[in-house]
Amino acid sequence: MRTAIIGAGGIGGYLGANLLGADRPVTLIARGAHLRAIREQGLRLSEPEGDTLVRPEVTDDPSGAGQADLVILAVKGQDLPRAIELARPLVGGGTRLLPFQNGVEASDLVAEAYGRDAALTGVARILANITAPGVVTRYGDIRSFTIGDAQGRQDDPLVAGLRATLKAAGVLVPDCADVRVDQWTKFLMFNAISSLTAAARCRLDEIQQTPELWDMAARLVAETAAVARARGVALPAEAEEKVIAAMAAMPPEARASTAHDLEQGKPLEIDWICGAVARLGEAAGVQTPLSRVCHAILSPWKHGRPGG
Ligand SMILES: NC(=O)C1=CN([C@@H]2O[C@H](COP(=O)(O)OP(=O)(O)OC[C@H]3O[C@@H](n4cnc5c(N)ncnc54)[C@H](OP(=O)(O)O)[C@@H]3O)[C@@H](O)[C@H]2O)C=CC1
Ligand SMILES: CC(C)(CO)C(=O)C(=O)O
Repeated sequence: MRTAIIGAGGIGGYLGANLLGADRPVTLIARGAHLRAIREQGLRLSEPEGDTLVRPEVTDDPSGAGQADLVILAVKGQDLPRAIELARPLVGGGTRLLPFQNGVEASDLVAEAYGRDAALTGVARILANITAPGVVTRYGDIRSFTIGDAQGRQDDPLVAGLRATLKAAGVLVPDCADVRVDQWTKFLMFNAISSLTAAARCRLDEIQQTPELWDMAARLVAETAAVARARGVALPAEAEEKVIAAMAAMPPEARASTAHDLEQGKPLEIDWICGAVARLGEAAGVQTPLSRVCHAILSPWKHGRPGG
Protein backbone atom coordinates (compact mmCIF):
# COMPACT_ATOMS: atom_id res chain seq x y z
CA MET A 1 0.00 0.00 0.00
CA ARG A 2 1.57 3.29 -1.18
CA THR A 3 0.55 6.06 1.18
CA ALA A 4 0.81 9.81 0.78
CA ILE A 5 0.17 12.00 3.81
CA ILE A 6 -0.69 15.67 3.36
CA GLY A 7 0.28 17.43 6.59
CA ALA A 8 3.07 15.95 8.71
CA GLY A 9 1.99 17.33 12.11
CA GLY A 10 0.48 15.61 15.14
CA ILE A 11 -1.67 13.21 13.13
CA GLY A 12 0.26 12.91 9.85
CA GLY A 13 3.67 12.71 11.52
CA TYR A 14 2.49 10.02 13.95
CA LEU A 15 0.90 7.86 11.23
CA GLY A 16 3.77 8.45 8.80
CA ALA A 17 6.43 7.49 11.34
CA ASN A 18 4.56 4.29 12.24
CA LEU A 19 4.07 3.24 8.61
CA LEU A 20 7.69 4.05 7.72
CA GLY A 21 8.90 2.24 10.84
CA ALA A 22 7.12 -0.85 9.46
CA ASP A 23 8.85 -0.36 6.07
CA ARG A 24 5.70 0.81 4.28
CA PRO A 25 6.29 3.32 1.45
CA VAL A 26 5.13 6.80 2.47
CA THR A 27 5.44 10.22 0.87
CA LEU A 28 4.92 13.15 3.21
CA ILE A 29 3.63 16.47 1.91
CA ALA A 30 4.88 19.15 4.29
CA ARG A 31 5.85 22.80 4.12
CA GLY A 32 8.06 25.51 5.57
CA ALA A 33 10.69 24.87 8.23
CA HIS A 34 9.15 21.47 9.07
CA LEU A 35 9.64 20.31 5.46
CA ARG A 36 13.25 21.53 5.41
CA ALA A 37 14.04 19.83 8.73
CA ILE A 38 12.49 16.50 7.67
CA ARG A 39 14.41 16.64 4.40
CA GLU A 40 17.72 17.35 6.15
CA GLN A 41 17.45 15.35 9.39
CA GLY A 42 14.45 13.01 8.97
CA LEU A 43 11.22 13.01 11.00
CA ARG A 44 11.54 12.28 14.71
CA LEU A 45 8.50 10.91 16.55
CA SER A 46 9.01 11.38 20.26
CA GLU A 47 6.73 9.23 22.45
CA PRO A 48 6.62 8.36 26.15
CA GLU A 49 8.11 4.94 25.20
CA GLY A 50 11.01 6.45 23.23
CA ASP A 51 11.92 8.14 19.96
CA THR A 52 11.69 6.88 16.37
CA LEU A 53 13.63 8.52 13.54
CA VAL A 54 12.44 7.91 9.99
CA ARG A 55 13.65 9.29 6.68
CA PRO A 56 10.61 9.70 4.44
CA GLU A 57 10.31 11.04 0.95
CA VAL A 58 9.08 14.55 1.61
CA THR A 59 7.94 17.34 -0.72
CA ASP A 60 5.66 20.36 -0.89
CA ASP A 61 4.70 19.51 -4.48
CA PRO A 62 2.99 16.15 -4.95
CA SER A 63 2.85 16.48 -8.76
CA GLY A 64 5.93 14.27 -9.19
CA ALA A 65 5.11 11.81 -6.42
CA GLY A 66 2.98 9.37 -8.47
CA GLN A 67 -0.39 7.91 -7.54
CA ALA A 68 -1.03 6.54 -4.07
CA ASP A 69 -3.36 3.80 -2.82
CA LEU A 70 -4.16 5.88 0.23
CA VAL A 71 -3.98 9.64 0.75
CA ILE A 72 -4.25 10.68 4.39
CA LEU A 73 -5.44 14.28 4.80
CA ALA A 74 -3.89 15.42 8.07
CA VAL A 75 -4.15 19.21 7.98
CA LYS A 76 -6.31 21.51 10.11
CA GLY A 77 -9.92 22.05 8.98
CA GLN A 78 -9.24 25.48 7.49
CA ASP A 79 -6.48 23.96 5.29
CA LEU A 80 -8.55 20.99 4.10
CA PRO A 81 -10.03 22.48 0.89
CA ARG A 82 -6.49 23.37 -0.29
CA ALA A 83 -5.17 19.91 0.70
CA ILE A 84 -8.00 18.21 -1.20
CA GLU A 85 -6.94 20.04 -4.37
CA LEU A 86 -3.24 19.44 -3.68
CA ALA A 87 -4.02 15.70 -3.63
CA ARG A 88 -5.15 15.61 -7.31
CA PRO A 89 -1.89 14.20 -8.78
CA LEU A 90 -1.83 11.49 -6.08
CA VAL A 91 -5.32 10.20 -6.90
CA GLY A 92 -5.98 7.45 -9.45
CA GLY A 93 -8.91 5.09 -10.06
CA GLY A 94 -8.49 3.03 -6.88
CA THR A 95 -7.14 5.71 -4.51
CA ARG A 96 -8.95 6.26 -1.21
CA LEU A 97 -8.69 9.51 0.74
CA LEU A 98 -8.82 9.42 4.52
CA PRO A 99 -9.42 12.73 6.36
CA PHE A 100 -8.85 12.99 10.14
CA GLN A 101 -10.09 16.51 10.95
CA ASN A 102 -12.04 17.23 14.10
CA GLY A 103 -15.65 17.98 13.17
CA VAL A 104 -17.98 15.96 10.97
CA GLU A 105 -17.78 17.40 7.46
CA ALA A 106 -14.39 16.34 6.07
CA SER A 107 -15.53 13.11 4.45
CA ASP A 108 -18.34 14.93 2.62
CA LEU A 109 -15.87 17.54 1.31
CA VAL A 110 -13.61 14.77 0.02
CA ALA A 111 -16.62 13.02 -1.56
CA GLU A 112 -17.61 16.24 -3.36
CA ALA A 113 -14.17 16.38 -4.96
CA TYR A 114 -13.44 12.69 -5.65
CA GLY A 115 -16.75 10.78 -5.28
CA ARG A 116 -18.32 8.90 -2.38
CA ASP A 117 -16.46 5.63 -3.14
CA ALA A 118 -13.08 7.33 -2.79
CA ALA A 119 -13.88 9.11 0.48
CA LEU A 120 -13.27 7.46 3.86
CA THR A 121 -14.21 8.61 7.36
CA GLY A 122 -11.56 8.94 10.07
CA VAL A 123 -11.77 9.78 13.76
CA ALA A 124 -8.49 10.50 15.56
CA ARG A 125 -8.03 10.27 19.32
CA ILE A 126 -4.48 11.20 20.16
CA LEU A 127 -2.50 14.00 21.78
CA ALA A 128 0.36 14.96 19.50
CA ASN A 129 1.86 18.07 17.96
CA ILE A 130 4.93 19.51 16.24
CA THR A 131 7.33 20.53 19.01
CA ALA A 132 10.22 21.65 16.76
CA PRO A 133 10.81 21.57 13.00
CA GLY A 134 11.16 17.88 12.10
CA VAL A 135 9.87 16.69 15.51
CA VAL A 136 6.38 15.40 16.41
CA THR A 137 5.72 14.65 20.08
CA ARG A 138 2.98 12.37 21.39
CA TYR A 139 1.74 12.62 25.01
CA GLY A 140 -0.16 10.24 27.31
CA ASP A 141 -1.65 6.95 26.18
CA ILE A 142 -4.58 7.95 23.98
CA ARG A 143 -3.83 7.03 20.37
CA SER A 144 -6.56 5.42 18.31
CA PHE A 145 -7.84 5.94 14.80
CA THR A 146 -11.35 4.77 13.90
CA ILE A 147 -11.67 4.27 10.15
CA GLY A 148 -14.63 3.46 7.90
CA ASP A 149 -15.99 4.22 4.45
CA ALA A 150 -18.00 7.37 3.70
CA GLN A 151 -21.08 5.75 5.24
CA GLY A 152 -19.08 4.84 8.35
CA ARG A 153 -18.94 1.10 7.63
CA GLN A 154 -15.90 -1.12 8.10
CA ASP A 155 -17.01 -4.18 6.10
CA ASP A 156 -15.66 -2.99 2.72
CA PRO A 157 -12.63 -5.28 1.97
CA LEU A 158 -10.53 -2.23 1.10
CA VAL A 159 -11.24 -0.61 4.46
CA ALA A 160 -10.45 -3.94 6.14
CA GLY A 161 -7.14 -4.16 4.21
CA LEU A 162 -6.20 -0.61 5.10
CA ARG A 163 -6.97 -1.18 8.79
CA ALA A 164 -4.92 -4.39 8.70
CA THR A 165 -1.94 -2.51 7.22
CA LEU A 166 -2.14 0.22 9.86
CA LYS A 167 -2.57 -2.35 12.63
CA ALA A 168 0.50 -4.26 11.42
CA ALA A 169 2.39 -0.95 11.64
CA GLY A 170 1.42 -0.60 15.31
CA VAL A 171 -1.48 1.85 14.90
CA LEU A 172 -4.58 1.20 17.03
CA VAL A 173 -7.60 0.95 14.68
CA PRO A 174 -10.63 -0.08 16.78
CA ASP A 175 -13.60 -2.07 15.47
CA CYS A 176 -16.66 0.13 15.18
CA ALA A 177 -20.19 -0.66 13.99
CA ASP A 178 -20.77 2.90 12.70
CA VAL A 179 -17.83 5.27 12.38
CA ARG A 180 -20.17 8.23 11.69
CA VAL A 181 -21.75 7.65 15.13
CA ASP A 182 -18.26 7.49 16.65
CA GLN A 183 -17.34 10.73 14.87
CA TRP A 184 -20.40 12.55 16.19
CA THR A 185 -19.85 11.09 19.67
CA LYS A 186 -16.37 12.60 19.72
CA PHE A 187 -17.85 15.82 18.31
CA LEU A 188 -20.30 16.07 21.24
CA MET A 189 -17.30 16.18 23.55
CA PHE A 190 -15.03 18.19 21.27
CA ASN A 191 -17.48 21.03 20.59
CA ALA A 192 -17.86 21.49 24.35
CA ILE A 193 -14.19 21.37 25.34
CA SER A 194 -12.91 23.13 22.23
CA SER A 195 -15.40 26.00 22.54
CA LEU A 196 -15.06 26.44 26.30
CA THR A 197 -11.35 25.90 26.91
CA ALA A 198 -10.75 28.43 24.10
CA ALA A 199 -13.53 30.97 24.79
CA ALA A 200 -13.01 30.93 28.59
CA ARG A 201 -9.23 30.55 28.18
CA CYS A 202 -9.00 27.95 30.89
CA ARG A 203 -8.31 24.29 31.68
CA LEU A 204 -10.96 21.60 31.95
CA ASP A 205 -10.80 21.50 35.78
CA GLU A 206 -11.56 25.24 35.89
CA ILE A 207 -14.63 24.57 33.75
CA GLN A 208 -15.67 21.71 36.04
CA GLN A 209 -15.28 23.92 39.12
CA THR A 210 -17.25 26.84 37.67
CA PRO A 211 -20.94 25.80 37.76
CA GLU A 212 -21.98 28.22 35.00
CA LEU A 213 -19.26 26.84 32.68
CA TRP A 214 -19.97 23.18 33.51
CA ASP A 215 -23.64 23.86 32.77
CA MET A 216 -22.60 25.42 29.44
CA ALA A 217 -20.53 22.31 28.67
CA ALA A 218 -23.58 20.10 29.19
CA ARG A 219 -25.70 22.41 27.03
CA LEU A 220 -23.08 22.39 24.23
CA VAL A 221 -23.11 18.56 24.34
CA ALA A 222 -26.93 18.62 24.15
CA GLU A 223 -26.95 21.09 21.21
CA THR A 224 -24.50 18.98 19.24
CA ALA A 225 -26.48 15.81 19.97
CA ALA A 226 -29.72 17.48 18.85
CA VAL A 227 -28.10 18.45 15.53
CA ALA A 228 -26.76 14.90 15.09
CA ARG A 229 -30.19 13.34 15.67
CA ALA A 230 -31.91 15.89 13.39
CA ARG A 231 -29.46 14.79 10.66
CA GLY A 232 -30.39 11.14 11.17
CA VAL A 233 -27.26 10.06 13.07
CA ALA A 234 -28.22 7.07 15.25
CA LEU A 235 -26.71 8.32 18.51
CA PRO A 236 -27.64 6.03 21.42
CA ALA A 237 -30.13 7.50 23.93
CA GLU A 238 -27.47 7.73 26.65
CA ALA A 239 -24.85 9.44 24.39
CA GLU A 240 -24.95 12.83 26.15
CA GLU A 241 -24.73 11.30 29.64
CA LYS A 242 -21.74 9.15 28.64
CA VAL A 243 -19.92 12.06 27.01
CA ILE A 244 -20.41 14.26 30.10
CA ALA A 245 -19.15 11.42 32.34
CA ALA A 246 -16.11 11.00 30.05
CA MET A 247 -15.44 14.76 30.19
CA ALA A 248 -15.65 14.66 33.99
CA ALA A 249 -12.95 11.95 33.98
CA MET A 250 -10.51 13.71 31.62
CA PRO A 251 -7.17 14.96 33.00
CA PRO A 252 -7.69 18.23 34.95
CA GLU A 253 -5.14 20.12 32.86
CA ALA A 254 -6.85 19.14 29.56
CA ARG A 255 -7.40 21.87 26.99
CA ALA A 256 -8.47 21.33 23.40
CA SER A 257 -6.09 22.03 20.50
CA THR A 258 -8.28 25.08 19.78
CA ALA A 259 -7.19 26.61 23.11
CA HIS A 260 -3.52 25.87 22.38
CA ASP A 261 -3.87 27.37 18.89
CA LEU A 262 -5.53 30.50 20.35
CA GLU A 263 -2.74 30.93 22.88
CA GLN A 264 -0.11 30.62 20.15
CA GLY A 265 -1.90 33.10 17.86
CA LYS A 266 -2.54 30.40 15.23
CA PRO A 267 -5.67 30.14 13.05
CA LEU A 268 -8.61 28.39 14.74
CA GLU A 269 -10.68 25.50 13.37
CA ILE A 270 -13.88 27.05 14.75
CA ASP A 271 -15.79 27.07 11.45
CA TRP A 272 -15.60 23.25 11.58
CA ILE A 273 -16.44 22.95 15.28
CA CYS A 274 -18.86 25.40 17.03
CA GLY A 275 -19.42 27.14 13.68
CA ALA A 276 -20.38 23.82 12.09
CA VAL A 277 -22.83 22.98 14.88
CA ALA A 278 -24.46 26.40 14.36
CA ARG A 279 -24.52 26.08 10.57
CA LEU A 280 -25.72 22.44 10.47
CA GLY A 281 -28.22 23.20 13.24
CA GLU A 282 -29.69 26.08 11.28
CA ALA A 283 -30.05 23.86 8.19
CA ALA A 284 -31.80 21.19 10.28
CA GLY A 285 -34.04 23.65 12.19
CA VAL A 286 -32.25 23.07 15.53
CA GLN A 287 -31.47 25.98 17.89
CA THR A 288 -27.77 26.11 18.88
CA PRO A 289 -27.42 29.36 20.85
CA LEU A 290 -24.27 28.45 22.78
CA SER A 291 -22.36 27.17 19.77
CA ARG A 292 -23.27 30.46 18.04
CA VAL A 293 -22.04 32.54 20.97
CA CYS A 294 -18.75 30.61 21.23
CA HIS A 295 -18.21 30.96 17.49
CA ALA A 296 -18.85 34.73 17.65
CA ILE A 297 -16.54 35.19 20.66
CA LEU A 298 -13.71 33.31 18.96
CA SER A 299 -14.26 34.73 15.46
CA PRO A 300 -11.85 37.70 15.78
CA TRP A 301 -9.05 35.12 16.32
CA LYS A 302 -10.15 32.79 13.50
CA HIS A 303 -7.28 33.74 11.19
CA GLY A 304 -4.74 33.95 13.98
CA ARG A 305 -3.97 36.71 16.51
CA PRO A 306 -5.76 39.87 15.35
CA GLY A 307 -3.28 42.38 14.01
CA GLY A 308 -0.44 39.98 13.71
N1 LIG B 1 -2.96 16.48 16.98
C1 LIG B 1 -3.88 15.89 17.71
O1 LIG B 1 -3.58 15.44 18.81
C2 LIG B 1 -5.27 15.74 17.17
C3 LIG B 1 -5.67 16.40 16.02
N2 LIG B 1 -6.93 16.18 15.52
C4 LIG B 1 -7.36 16.86 14.30
O2 LIG B 1 -6.55 16.42 13.21
C5 LIG B 1 -6.40 17.45 12.25
C6 LIG B 1 -4.91 17.65 11.99
O3 LIG B 1 -4.37 18.21 13.18
P1 LIG B 1 -2.84 18.17 13.58
O4 LIG B 1 -2.15 17.00 13.01
O5 LIG B 1 -2.81 18.39 15.04
O6 LIG B 1 -2.34 19.52 12.84
P2 LIG B 1 -0.86 20.11 12.82
O7 LIG B 1 -1.00 21.58 12.75
O8 LIG B 1 -0.01 19.49 13.88
O9 LIG B 1 -0.28 19.54 11.44
C7 LIG B 1 -0.78 19.95 10.20
C8 LIG B 1 0.43 20.16 9.31
O10 LIG B 1 -0.03 20.29 7.97
C9 LIG B 1 0.68 21.37 7.39
N3 LIG B 1 -0.04 21.84 6.21
C10 LIG B 1 -1.21 22.50 6.15
N4 LIG B 1 -1.54 22.73 4.87
C11 LIG B 1 -0.53 22.21 4.12
C12 LIG B 1 -0.28 22.17 2.72
N5 LIG B 1 -1.12 22.70 1.84
N6 LIG B 1 0.86 21.57 2.29
C13 LIG B 1 1.72 21.02 3.17
N7 LIG B 1 1.54 21.03 4.51
C14 LIG B 1 0.43 21.62 4.96
C15 LIG B 1 0.79 22.40 8.49
O11 LIG B 1 1.76 23.37 8.20
P3 LIG B 1 1.67 24.83 8.88
O12 LIG B 1 2.12 24.63 10.31
O13 LIG B 1 2.61 25.62 8.06
O14 LIG B 1 0.25 25.30 8.81
C16 LIG B 1 1.19 21.47 9.65
O15 LIG B 1 2.58 21.18 9.61
C17 LIG B 1 -7.11 18.68 12.84
O16 LIG B 1 -8.41 18.78 12.35
C18 LIG B 1 -7.15 18.37 14.35
O17 LIG B 1 -8.23 19.01 15.00
C19 LIG B 1 -7.80 15.29 16.08
C20 LIG B 1 -7.43 14.61 17.22
C21 LIG B 1 -6.19 14.83 17.88
C1 LIG C 1 -9.49 16.39 22.60
C2 LIG C 1 -8.41 15.83 21.73
C3 LIG C 1 -7.06 15.96 22.36
C4 LIG C 1 -8.69 14.33 21.58
O1 LIG C 1 -7.95 13.66 20.65
C5 LIG C 1 -8.45 16.54 20.40
O2 LIG C 1 -9.00 16.03 19.45
C6 LIG C 1 -7.87 17.89 20.21
O3 LIG C 1 -7.59 18.61 21.18
O4 LIG C 1 -7.71 18.26 19.03
